[in-house]
Amino acid sequence: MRLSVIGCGYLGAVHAACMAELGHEVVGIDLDESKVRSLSEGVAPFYEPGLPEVLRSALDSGRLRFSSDPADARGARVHFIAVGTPQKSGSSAADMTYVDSAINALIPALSPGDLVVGKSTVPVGTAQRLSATLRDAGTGALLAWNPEFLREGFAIQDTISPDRLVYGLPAGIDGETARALMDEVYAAALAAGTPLVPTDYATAELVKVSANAFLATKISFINAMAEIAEVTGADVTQLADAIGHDVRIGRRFLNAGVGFGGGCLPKDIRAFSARADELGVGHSLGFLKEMDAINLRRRDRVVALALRELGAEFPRKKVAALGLAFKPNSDDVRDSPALEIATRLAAEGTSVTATDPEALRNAQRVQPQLTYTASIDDALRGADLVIVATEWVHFRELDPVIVRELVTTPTIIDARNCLDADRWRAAGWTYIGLGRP
Ligand SMILES: NC(=O)C1=CN([C@@H]2O[C@H](COP(=O)(O)OP(=O)(O)OC[C@H]3O[C@@H](n4cnc5c(N)ncnc54)[C@H](O)[C@@H]3O)[C@@H](O)[C@H]2O)C=CC1
Ligand SMILES: O=C(O)[C@H]1O[C@H](OP(=O)(O)OP(=O)(O)OC[C@H]2O[C@@H](n3ccc(=O)[nH]c3=O)[C@H](O)[C@@H]2O)[C@H](O)[C@@H](O)[C@@H]1O
Repeated sequence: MRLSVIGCGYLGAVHAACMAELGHEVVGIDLDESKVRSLSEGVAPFYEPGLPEVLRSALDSGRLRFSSDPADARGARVHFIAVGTPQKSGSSAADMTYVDSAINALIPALSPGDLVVGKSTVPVGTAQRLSATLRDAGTGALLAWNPEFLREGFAIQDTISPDRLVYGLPAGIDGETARALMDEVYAAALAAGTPLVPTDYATAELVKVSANAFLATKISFINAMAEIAEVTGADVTQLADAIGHDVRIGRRFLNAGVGFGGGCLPKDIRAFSARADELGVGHSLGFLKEMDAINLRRRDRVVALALRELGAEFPRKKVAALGLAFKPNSDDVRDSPALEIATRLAAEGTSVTATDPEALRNAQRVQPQLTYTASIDDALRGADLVIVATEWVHFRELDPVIVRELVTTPTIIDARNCLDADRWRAAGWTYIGLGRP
């Protein structure tokens, strides 16, 4: 089937490449010409394990191409919308200008019988509004909403073999037509037994934001327990293991630390709350504001711990910041706790040297004033304090005995509780975890 994918960022580039790999003929469209150039040359414009290989293979097959001209969507039968929906500046709501302009630019390229499929994460009510836009423009095209649940770092696997597929469909016969096209797009996943939830627009939109709200709540819950552990001498990692043995609770997403960041969880819970306020049911999501606050307090906590450990001399002290990405296996620094902590400590006047296996370029772009190095050893050399804020395997596997030789003061804040505390202490380190004695 011929497909277009509008917006080729972390979501769209992966979706376009994977759909072509599955046998569809795909054109990926992005306004950013440098991204289009890079993708067309088979160079992934961001770090995502497995993407370069899938991109190369799909380009070589002749089934995948990229363009910066929305008119090139013409001829495709299904058009995926994968543009960004960031937080609006000065508000907690989602900025819908990219989605709206993508739809407006796509309209002239549509033919009757085409299907436009929204994948971007949007406020509930968006699909209804956009379907009216397509109708009023006389396109004869239908609209479906097909939220995306991929995780950065596992994006290829999550796209080819998703946990579930959700179709938000129009009512009646249009819904059946849209569903048949969607089934054709996702034939491989459906044949492999992927659970399918066909539903209405509003439910599909809400499934997406409620899934992210639930994940954010799980992380903030355990971080709230970390706050309690810090004043009682308890160990939040043991607590998480113990409650996680209950299969109704589950251990995943109960890793206490510096909390969630990235281009999705933080902005999605804020946009969800803002939308509930608009709908007059803000009270139903009041708890999400608390989840957000708990999350941000963890960043304050790490900055405060660092300043406490550095003492009054902190402006003359050197900090090694290990990690800049919002999580390992990604180069994404959007709302990254690790980058925020490094930036705040540098702004306090300490001398921070930051490193990350993949996120240096992105971090340099948004915080050019920080000192960066690609070498972990260079970051560590002469440090008075080491902070691990992204749990890359490169940092988890550091040998505390060897690292001790490099630093001036063997003190480490493990802001992701990802190190073996006993091993670091045995090597003579002052080890500080979050929510741990
Ligand atoms: N990053 C992720 O892991 C996931 C993201 N999402 C959602 O997917 C959407 C996209 O997210 P990301 O890919 O992370 O954002 P991104 O910022 O990496 O990519 C968005 C892309 O859209 C392009 N763009 C903007 N306006 C355009 C237009 N009118 N026409 C063509 N291209 C246009 C931009 O140049 C950019 O390359 C968001 O709504 C996000 O919440 C959903 C699930 C996973
Ligand atoms: O809507 C989205 O864009 C995506 O958002 C998240 O995916 P992602 O942002 O890639 O990353 P996660 O693995 O969910 O991690 C999010 C943040 O939570 C943090 N986290 C995660 C788990 C945990 O136990 N503790 C914790 O602090 C991570 O370090 C990271 O900063 C969801 O997991 C995806 O299902 C969803 O599609």
